[in-house]
Amino acid sequence: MGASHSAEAAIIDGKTIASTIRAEIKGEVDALRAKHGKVPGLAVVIVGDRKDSQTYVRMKRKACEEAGIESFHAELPASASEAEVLATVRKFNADARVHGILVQLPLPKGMNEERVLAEISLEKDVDGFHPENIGKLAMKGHEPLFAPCTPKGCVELLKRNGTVLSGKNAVVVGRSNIVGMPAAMLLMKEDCTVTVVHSKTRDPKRICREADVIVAACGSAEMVKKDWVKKGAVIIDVGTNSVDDKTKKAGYRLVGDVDFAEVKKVASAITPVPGGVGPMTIAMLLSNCLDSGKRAIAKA
Ligand SMILES: Nc1nc(=O)c2c([nH]1)NC[C@@H]1CN(c3ccc(C(=O)N[C@@H](CCC(=O)O)C(=O)O)cc3)C=[N+]21
Repeated sequence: MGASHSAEAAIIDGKTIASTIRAEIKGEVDALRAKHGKVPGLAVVIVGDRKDSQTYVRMKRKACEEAGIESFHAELPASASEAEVLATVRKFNADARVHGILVQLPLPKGMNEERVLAEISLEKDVDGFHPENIGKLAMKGHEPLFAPCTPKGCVELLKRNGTVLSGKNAVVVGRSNIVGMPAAMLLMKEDCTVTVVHSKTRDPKRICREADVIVAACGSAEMVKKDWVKKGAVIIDVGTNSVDDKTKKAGYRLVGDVDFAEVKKVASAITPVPGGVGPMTIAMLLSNCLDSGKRAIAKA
């Protein structure tokens, strides 16, 4: 801890933090089972055979299993019609054992994602993508039933890292419905001064250099460079970009939206990819399922 020369950033270990959270969730699931003889259930709908989607879905199922959350699964071929997907969602809406429904995105081309997601009943929208949940996220005095998992995971990482958020300048890079925009809303709820930079922003580097906290969610490999980052800033990297790498067994490796090797020389703390936000997304999904299960089981 020599204060005289600058150390490299602390690595925020999302994998370990996520596994702590999953153990906490398992404890609560066990308590529900003991008290009510019921556990939360998550239904995952996957359409088509994208390899990355199958990997994520496999990880979600395994995480559910370990936490004692019952998992349901519907796999439809890429040729399935939108009507079939809607019917699958309705079936899970009506199933009392299911407390959360996740339709894995992206859906095959030609399918209307908005329409499919809008079919998920509000009480089971554990992804937090329903317009009413997003709307409440944006409003003072309102709490959504569910906050979207990835942004919630980012804030949880910051909190468990001990980063004080109130009054800090937070810059979110990217404005997607599922990460950038809701991340900005959540950070505002934590009393950050939030700026969102996006593809049309003039001089994003200048704006990022003012940030105490950067959430990088632009989907562009290693876009956030060392000279975008103020000394001592805390960096949350949401990116999962695969880049070809013949030296790897899989033929590719994952890199974030941040130039990790360089940025860690100036930041005070940074999340790695993999092992940062990704595992937290899954932990927050389980957390949302648990909350949903608790609400429904207490009512029953
Ligand atoms: N309805 C819906 N909800 C989602 O939450 C959703 C989705 N669709 N579509 C795709 C994205 C992506 N996503 C990830 C989840 C976990 C990791 C994760 O755990 N990644 C590991 C590495 C995994 C690997 O090695 O491939 C890590 O970062 O350490 C990454 C990405 C959820 N998504």
